[in-house]
Parts: sequence; structure tokens; C-alpha cells
Amino acid sequence: MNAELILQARGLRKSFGALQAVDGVNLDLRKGDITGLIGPNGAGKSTLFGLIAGETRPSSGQVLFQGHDITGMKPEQVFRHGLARTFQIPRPFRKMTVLENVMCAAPNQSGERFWSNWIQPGVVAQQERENRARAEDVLAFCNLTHMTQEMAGSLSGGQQKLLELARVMMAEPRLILLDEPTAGVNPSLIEHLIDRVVELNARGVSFLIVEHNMDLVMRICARIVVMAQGRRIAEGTPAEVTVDRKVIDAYLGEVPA
Ligand SMILES: Nc1ncnc2c1ncn2[C@@H]1O[C@H](COP(=O)(O)OP(=O)(O)OP(=O)(O)O)[C@@H](O)[C@H]1O
Repeated sequence: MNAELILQARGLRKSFGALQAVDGVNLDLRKGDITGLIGPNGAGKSTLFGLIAGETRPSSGQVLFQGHDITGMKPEQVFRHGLARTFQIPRPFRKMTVLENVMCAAPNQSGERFWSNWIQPGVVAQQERENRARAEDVLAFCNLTHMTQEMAGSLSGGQQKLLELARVMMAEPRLILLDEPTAGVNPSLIEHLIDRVVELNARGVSFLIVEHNMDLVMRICARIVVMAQGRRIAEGTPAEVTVDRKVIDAYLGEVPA
């Protein structure tokens, strides 16, 4: 696999009965890019996310992440490899505090294993302190420090998205799949959320983003992949895809032959 690529999908397919939701998709994501994944409703974007993140088994095809074949791995394994999808880990526990929600998203919590508490309580306590410190750092990065002790259920839609970002950050992912980050988010928080994504990207995290807000996609994505009816129909810079006839036709409902 080309070292400049963080993710490669080859011939990915997923059918639901007679419907080809994802129909032989190839995808090359460059390391360090924010890539947009767009397409009309029902194009197969969410299904493709599920195939990459291990939630859905492909009917055929292969996914390589940082050179490793992750096809067929469980979502937790994919997560531990450094590929995180928002919503991939369980949704926030509404009756736990924001801090507890972030702490319990940390992979490798030996405190959860019954025996390790008896055999090596010092190690568990030390790890818990480290987790807490890291969770506090991540919450500060996401501007949620003032909400640390609030119940997760009391957060606004935008703050919930920030909490999700904080939770996936606990696994120090190299690639984050973001599902419609701005849907249901107050406009005043959208800029803040995007600012955090851009900052994480500057620190070396790659992103694949499904987003219906085209202005946003055009603004932050280096490259855009366009899907329609399960297929990848175009790929390029924002300037290239916006003038692509196949893309215009797909959005007008005329899918090219
Ligand atoms: N579990 C499922 N069972 C049956 N059909 C499904 C299932 N999941 C998705 N589909 C179908 O697969 C196709 C692709 O759906 P998908 O949700 O991946 O599209 P999308 O591009 O994410 O759409 P949207 O932008 O509306 O979220 C649609 O026709 C959808 O109805």
C-alpha cells in the first residue's frame, strides 16, 4: 500500500436483498487530508462508513488501514487500530457525567477486568489517574471543561457532538469518520466544532466526512468523493467536482449510465 495513503478500499460491495447499497467502491484516502463524502440521499454513504468501521460486513471487497487488512474486524478492533467513527462507540450515557463518559471511552481499561482490581490495584489506580488527566485535556480541547460534571443528557445537540469528538479522541485515532457533524447543531457551535476538526487535522489526524452542508464541505475538504446509487461517480478537488456533469446530474436525480 502506498505510504501516502491512510485508507484504501478495494471493490467494496454490500447488498441488502436485491439492492446494491454499495456497489464495488474503490477509495483512496490520503494521509493528512480532510476528505468529503457526498451524494444524494440513499447514495450509500452511511453504508460505506459502516463497512469501513467494521459495523457491517461487506458482501465482498477489502479495506486496508495504514497497510493492515481490517476487512471483517469488529468495530472495537478497528477503533483500537486508530480508526474511529462518531457513533461507533456507544452513544453517551445520559445519566453519567461528561467526564465519566469520556473516561469510559478510553481503550484498555484494566479496571474493568474483575481480577486486575484484586491482583494489581495500584496499576488500576494509576491508569485511572492517567485516564482522568487525558479526559480532562481532551475536554479542554473540545471547550467542554465547564460541563465536566454535568450529566451528558443535559448537553445541547452541538455539545453532544463535541462530546462525541472528545470520546473518540481518547483512542488517539489517526483517521476519524465523521457522520454529518453539523446536523442538529446550533449555528454558533458549528464554527466551533469545525474549528476543532481543522485543529485536529493540523495535528495530523485525517478525516472522512459525510456532510450535507455543501458550503462547509467545499470550505474544509481537500478532496471530495461523490457517490450515487452505491457507486463512486466522481472524485477531485471541490472546484473539480462542482463542475462535474455526472455530479450535477446525480443531484438533479438523473443518474448517469
Ligand atoms: N439495513 C438496511 N437494510 C436494507 N436496506 C438498507 C439498509 N441500510 C441501508 N439500506 C438502503 O441502502 C441504500 C443506501 O443507504 P445509505 O443510508 O447508505 O445512504 P446514504 O447515502 O447514507 O443516504 P442519506 O444521505 O439519506 O443518509 C438506501 O437505499 C437504503 O434504503
